[in-house]
Amino acid sequence: MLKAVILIGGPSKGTRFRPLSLDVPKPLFPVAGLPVVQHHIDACYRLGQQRNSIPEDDCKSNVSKYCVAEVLLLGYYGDDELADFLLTATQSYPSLRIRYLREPDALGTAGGLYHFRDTILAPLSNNDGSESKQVQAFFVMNGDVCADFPLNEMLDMHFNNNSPQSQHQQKQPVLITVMATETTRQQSVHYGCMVVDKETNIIQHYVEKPSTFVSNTVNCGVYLCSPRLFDTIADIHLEMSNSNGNGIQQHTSSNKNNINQQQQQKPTEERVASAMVMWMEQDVLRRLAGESGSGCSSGGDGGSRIKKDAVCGGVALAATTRNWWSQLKTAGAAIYANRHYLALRQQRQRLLQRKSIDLPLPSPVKCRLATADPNGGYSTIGNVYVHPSAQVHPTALLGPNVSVGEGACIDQGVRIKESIVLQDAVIGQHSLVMHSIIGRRAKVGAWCRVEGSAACSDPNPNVAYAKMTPQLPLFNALDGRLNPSITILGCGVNVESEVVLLNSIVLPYKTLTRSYKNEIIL
Ligand SMILES: Nc1nc2c(ncn2[C@@H]2O[C@H](COP(=O)(O)OP(=O)(O)O[C@H]3O[C@H](CO)[C@@H](O)[C@H](O)[C@@H]3O)[C@@H](O)[C@H]2O)c(=O)[nH]1
Repeated sequence: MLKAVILIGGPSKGTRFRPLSLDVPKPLFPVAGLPVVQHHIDACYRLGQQRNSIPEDDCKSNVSKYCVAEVLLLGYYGDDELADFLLTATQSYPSLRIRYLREPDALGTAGGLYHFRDTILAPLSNNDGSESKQVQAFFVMNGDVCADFPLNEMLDMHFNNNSPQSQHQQKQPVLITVMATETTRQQSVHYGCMVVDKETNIIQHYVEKPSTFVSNTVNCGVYLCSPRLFDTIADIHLEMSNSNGNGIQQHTSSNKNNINQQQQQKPTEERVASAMVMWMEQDVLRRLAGESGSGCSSGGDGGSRIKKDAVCGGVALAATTRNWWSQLKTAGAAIYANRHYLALRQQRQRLLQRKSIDLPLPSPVKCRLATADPNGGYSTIGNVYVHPSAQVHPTALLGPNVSVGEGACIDQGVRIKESIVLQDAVIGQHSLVMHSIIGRRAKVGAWCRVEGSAACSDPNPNVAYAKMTPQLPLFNALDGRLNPSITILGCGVNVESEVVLLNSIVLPYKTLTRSYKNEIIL
């Protein structure tokens, strides 16, 4: 049985995503018609369906070898902020158990995992009440990445690690398999960089966001972890506790198990007190890198707070993919992800049709792509998603790469391309919307032009396999204006008729009565 943990962070995260993250938590921002993290859940759901062709209802009870049975969202948002989403997701994927684990505070990308280790490793009960199998492995996925997740490939590498190792090296268990991709030298320094042995796929060296070039193989923020990884994290926790001088006794390998047991037996309140900020990248991966029997070298980035002198008991592998992958840090990146998720869905639908496979899909995944209606409905170009409750006038033309959210209203003669129109937004007659995101309940009057550019600081939607390119400053130093970017209308913005809005960001609830170019309207 597998589980998946999605790291969704909390309200202090997602600042570059403003103003879109002001009224909806970034992990729930809709891309190609689904909240960002639902694409992760969808990938986990499909894994079970594809690998084992298990009927949807049997997935949990069968506890098949590679079936994800539970998805845990891990973050520090208030419970209320996720309640509606959890309800909808649970209804959409009845075979998956989906829960939210709230960290007492921001514990970092590994601190929260360690804090909730018992829950993550807990077996699930079968429908008949009997305990199911143990957790064989669990995925950890950064909630702010978008991708054609290669979960099958990661499983194959993790469990069938048959790659040859050098004569001097003993085969060691795989503790973690990291999804990796190739970038340019320039891009690489914005990510976790890994030096990987091409024969064995073992990560030999790891540096998080290095100041100079290390490698163009980068960490995609998606991991497949063995339960034993928690032993390594326990070591790190202990070392950090010691170096913080909080009185926990010095760790030796002989007392490691005792300490783990003591930690497990502690009442919840005490464990909350011992919760500690730890990072998967700087603390865990960096320590594991080089654990291929050649000993742990000290590395050169100087950024880790942990010495790499302990035996980690296993190796870290890199599963390098050529699949599409990108981060969702800025609003511009949402336009890019929208394009790729729409294309991916189209590709999957075609494949299923060709193979005449009737895969049981959860309700929101069905019937998502709009097509031109020959009986006088609206026209589309390329991939377009329109929520069934949205109203689109028959004379409107949408696409390519457009998503229209629930209850949105698109009036006659409207043209929209490369854009996301959110829930209950209204686009008035004969207006043009291009490279833009129209916020929830925003209103664009008649004969308006709302246009952004496929900016150079965001992944260019026209470039395949584009990653985040180095950021341009928000403002041009010469004239103080906003550098070209997509146009964003915040929630409840009202644009009066005949206004032209170019490369601008409008904060929520503003009313625009005149035209703007390259400005942030506060
Ligand atoms: N639960 C929880 N989640 C967190 C916390 N801090 C961050 N996260 C979540 O963890 C993910 C990554 O966190 P960032 O701190 O934003 O890291 P990053 O700059 O995106 O870099 C990471 O991802 C890159 C790939 O996208 C990697 O290349 C890089 O090495 C690193 O893993 C995000 O989804 C974020 O919401 C925390 O305290 N608690």
